[in-house]
Amino acid sequence: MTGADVGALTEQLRAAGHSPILTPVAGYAERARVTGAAMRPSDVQAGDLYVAVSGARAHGADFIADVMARGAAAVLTDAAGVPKVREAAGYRLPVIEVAAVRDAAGPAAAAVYGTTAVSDPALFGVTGTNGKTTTTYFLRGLLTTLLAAAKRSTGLIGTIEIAAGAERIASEMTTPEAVQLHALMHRFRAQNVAAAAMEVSSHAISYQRISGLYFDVAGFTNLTQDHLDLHGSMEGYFAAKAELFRRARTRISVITVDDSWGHRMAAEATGHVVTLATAGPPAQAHWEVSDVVPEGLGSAFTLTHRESAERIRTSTALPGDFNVSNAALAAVMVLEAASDPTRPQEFSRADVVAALQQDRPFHVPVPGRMEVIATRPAAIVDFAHNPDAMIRTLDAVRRPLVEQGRGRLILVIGAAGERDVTKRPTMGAIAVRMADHVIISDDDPHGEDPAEIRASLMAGARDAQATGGLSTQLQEIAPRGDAIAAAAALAGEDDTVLLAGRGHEDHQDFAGERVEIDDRTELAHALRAQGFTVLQKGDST
Ligand SMILES: CC(=O)N[C@H]1[C@@H](OP(=O)(O)OP(=O)(O)OC[C@H]2O[C@@H](n3ccc(=O)[nH]c3=O)[C@H](O)[C@@H]2O)O[C@H](CO)[C@@H](O)[C@@H]1O[C@H](C)C(=O)N[C@@H](C)C(=O)N[C@H](CCC(=O)O)C(=O)O
Ligand SMILES: Nc1ncnc2c1ncn2[C@@H]1O[C@H](COP(=O)(O)OP(=O)(O)OP(=O)(O)O)[C@@H](O)[C@H]1O
Repeated sequence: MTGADVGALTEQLRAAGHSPILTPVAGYAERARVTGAAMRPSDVQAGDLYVAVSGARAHGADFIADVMARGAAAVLTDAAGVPKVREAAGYRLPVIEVAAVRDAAGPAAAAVYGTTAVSDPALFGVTGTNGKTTTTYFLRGLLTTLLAAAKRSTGLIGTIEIAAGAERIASEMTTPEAVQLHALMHRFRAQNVAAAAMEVSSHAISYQRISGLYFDVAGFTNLTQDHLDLHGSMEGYFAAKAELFRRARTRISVITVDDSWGHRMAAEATGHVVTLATAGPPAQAHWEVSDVVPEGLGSAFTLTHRESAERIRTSTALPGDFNVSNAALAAVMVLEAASDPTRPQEFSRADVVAALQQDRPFHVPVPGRMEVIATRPAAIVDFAHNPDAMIRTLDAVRRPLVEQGRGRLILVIGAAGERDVTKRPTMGAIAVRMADHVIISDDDPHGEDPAEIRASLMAGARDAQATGGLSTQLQEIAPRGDAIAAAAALAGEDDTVLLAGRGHEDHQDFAGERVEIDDRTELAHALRAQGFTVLQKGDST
């Protein structure tokens, strides 16, 4: 049963330090009951608290007529929103006014949906520039194995999908708004979900989407250039991520310390902090990865606990050393959760060790992440869309070519519009430095001119070619389907084709116009047209 009286909700916000003003002040307003909460007008259902924020595009209170028609029971908004509500609704609708609506939205939704400080389900959050989606899929793989015996389910919240056990819910953001997150926690409980893995984007932290949520364990993957349009600088980006690793929000922080940002994150995190070294310069970490050897397309590796010298051997089916890092992070997060005596989980530490060693929990497919479409030529679809991910992905796919001493790397790459423009020339430069044949094409231009985005990538690529004296073949081909067909036509059996940047996505957005295209089906089709054999879904894992 969800819900709260508006008066009680107001008191809870007061107790949380928000100085709310409830109008009208007397009579039915306090007794009015809200049974849900929504921030997007189209999500409002009868009885909901409508949370009206002031944003870059609009004020949520501009949509009050629609919200009333949908049966909203009360509104949470700021001083700018109150007159808009009054104009449309007079005094018929109770309004709670606060100074910072986004800050208050989480606690308000928590009260409505019954979220408590000891999270139910147990919550595993992952942040970092790259690896969030993959790590949450690995976490779900492991948690699902561990909870099967107790007949409990797992939850997942992230870029590709939201899942409550077997139920799938479409995902529109990496991390949804607070009202939806608290509603999801409630839904998870109703669906017998005992533990959930969740991606936490830096946007979510900056926009207070995780307010009112408490994490059993939060994991940090890495920090490299992206999203500078929002954060302004790497310092600002770091500061946003660091908010997750505070005692008040997270019980256990597991920080990958493969670079200096990781070390700094570990030093600044408060509460119980556990470090993990997976690569890079030797680090004195609590957990370390060693003995990485190829296993199928992926890798087997050993996790060693420095203090106890406990060694756990496990593996991942996904190619690339960075997927060893992602798998190790998922493993340590669950091992540490199982070792916390103050917060019992439904599985023991011994269960986790056994699952890691015997049940191959990191052999789950992750849609569009190093997804192998064919083996001769090797054809891979990946989501790398920033400089560091490109370097690591290109490094991983070119290694077998170097070892064989033959074959070329053919890359198709673009960049999304209305996102960090500074990374584009860098991405173009990386492409020509690391691939043999580069085709620059479109990603999601959103509202930008796609030709200008391609020009920015081409400029970086040409500069790098000129300064590096590189012989890389460089082409600009749009639309993306033509670029993919050209890449397949160029490929010989010993070559590797990598489509980077779009992963699982099934359509492009050109100024609001939706163009259906899925790199995986497009590449399979283009390869077949050239007479090559492609894998059936699931063959690669
Ligand atoms: C920069 C950013 O994250 N902005 C988000 C933020 O916008 P905002 O505060 O400026 O609000 P706004 O868009 O003006 O809307 C204000 C209110 O009016 C309503 N509105 C607004 C416009 C409209 O036409 N109709 C309408 O009803 C909105 O529902 C909202 O209630 O709040 C809005 C409401 O939830 C989000 O839609 C919006 O996401 C934008 C569109 C977005 O693209 N965000 C991306 C970048 C994002 O968050 N990405 C990260 C992942 C990043 C990554 O790792 O790659 C994510 O977690 O998804
Ligand atoms: N640990 C890692 N370090 C660097 N690059 C990685 C790592 N893990 C994955 N990548 C690269 O980044 C891409 C995106 O991976 P993934 O979707 O797991 O990350 P993400 O953080 O969820 O990204 P986004 O928030 O943009 O969806 C992968 O396709 C791969 O190229």
